[in-house]
Amino acid sequence: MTSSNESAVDIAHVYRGTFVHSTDHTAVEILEDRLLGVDTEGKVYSICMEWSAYPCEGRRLVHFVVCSEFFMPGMVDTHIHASQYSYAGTALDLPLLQWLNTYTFPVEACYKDLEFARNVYTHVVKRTLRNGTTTACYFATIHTDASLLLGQIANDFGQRALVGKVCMDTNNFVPHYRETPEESHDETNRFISEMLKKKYPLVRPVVTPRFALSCSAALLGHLGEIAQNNHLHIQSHISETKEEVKLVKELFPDYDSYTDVYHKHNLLTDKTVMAHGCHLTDEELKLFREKGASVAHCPNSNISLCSGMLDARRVLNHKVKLGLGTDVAGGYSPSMLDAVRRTLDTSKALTIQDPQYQTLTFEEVFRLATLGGSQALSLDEHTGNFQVGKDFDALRVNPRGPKLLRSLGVVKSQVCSGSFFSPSLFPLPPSGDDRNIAEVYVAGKRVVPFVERP
Ligand SMILES: Nc1nc2[nH]cnc2c(=O)[nH]1
Repeated sequence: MTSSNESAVDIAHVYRGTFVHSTDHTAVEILEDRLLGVDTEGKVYSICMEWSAYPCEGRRLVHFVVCSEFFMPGMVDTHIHASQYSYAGTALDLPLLQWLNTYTFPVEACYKDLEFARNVYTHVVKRTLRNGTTTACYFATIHTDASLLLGQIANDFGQRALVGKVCMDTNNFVPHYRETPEESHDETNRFISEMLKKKYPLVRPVVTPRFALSCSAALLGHLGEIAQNNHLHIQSHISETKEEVKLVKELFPDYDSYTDVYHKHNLLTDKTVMAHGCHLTDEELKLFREKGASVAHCPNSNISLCSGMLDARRVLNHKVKLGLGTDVAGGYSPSMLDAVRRTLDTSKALTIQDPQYQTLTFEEVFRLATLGGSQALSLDEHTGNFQVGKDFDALRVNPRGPKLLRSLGVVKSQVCSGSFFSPSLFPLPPSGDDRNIAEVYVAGKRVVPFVERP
């Protein structure tokens, strides 16, 4: 039995059921038939096997829930463009840079219109929550007010989020969608101070240079300084395609590598998450490890745009923090279950190329989607698994959803038949979907099913 005795807050809920999560030592730990208490601050208070051993210690217990299904931690999307949700599915016929010029920049420019922004951002927050994304690291657009609105919507729906106002002062193809370095600097400061003033419990700003091809050295320098002065998270893209790597080399000839461009501008820290990284060299990964920066693996997008195949095993072998991202709309699915499947696909494709390749296991990918993601975003103090003291970010999974047994997928030498569900079955449905996610909790609060607001 484990419990936190530090605070004297009451126990809001005790859930009885099976809890499946990752720890630092085990990719998947299955805790069968346990009692998990959540205190009134939304934190896991205790996990134990028997009621008689439950450490109430004079605390009031408000609600007891018996669950025949199982709980897993909420999933962490380490890279998603909220502003690209409306055209997911377009990234199938063009390579990255042409796709950005054709679809992305013209549509992102529309977020000047706050009603347009409100509509899309409401849809994306609801859709990702319903699909089990309890934490999302969002790119918005260059528009400060619309980016603030995204923060407000995530807060209103109870999603944990990092929200970034995009910064870019270079755009030769769609020149009306860019800022001057001064505007970008001033608006980033305004965005951060307005976001921090709101005191949202679960939503924070993240400094967001789009990528080195869209930012002058002057702007990168400003942003590095802002992040450093405010101890903020940083997100960007890196080494997604070979063409991009080549252009960065031409634009920044005096730097050792693409990673060095960010590093020399103080943008590579232990709160940095860089999306893609398909073509990072070993030297660059060493620098990531040294600085504590992380990679967001976005396999759907990498394949859809034909950008490359990230060798996730190599990243893990370098002991670089790794999470998964949907990268909507480079990736066509906002579901983290899809990111799990695509991660397995990429790893298997690498194995087809080289039979000696050490394919990622399903259990490892489960960890990347949950605890790995929270570590990649440096939020693992608060979320990622059911460790006592962390926030209760959880999915109640109903494996008997509409797709029922077919959706169960990986079965660990157990049988599932009729109405009987063995909790020893490996639980995350590789071909399941949001219909298998019965409830979603963030920081102890049930956020799905949605409560309709007046
Ligand atoms: N996939 C993807 N890569 C980028 N690199 C710079 N901007 C983007 C973007 O919006 N999507």
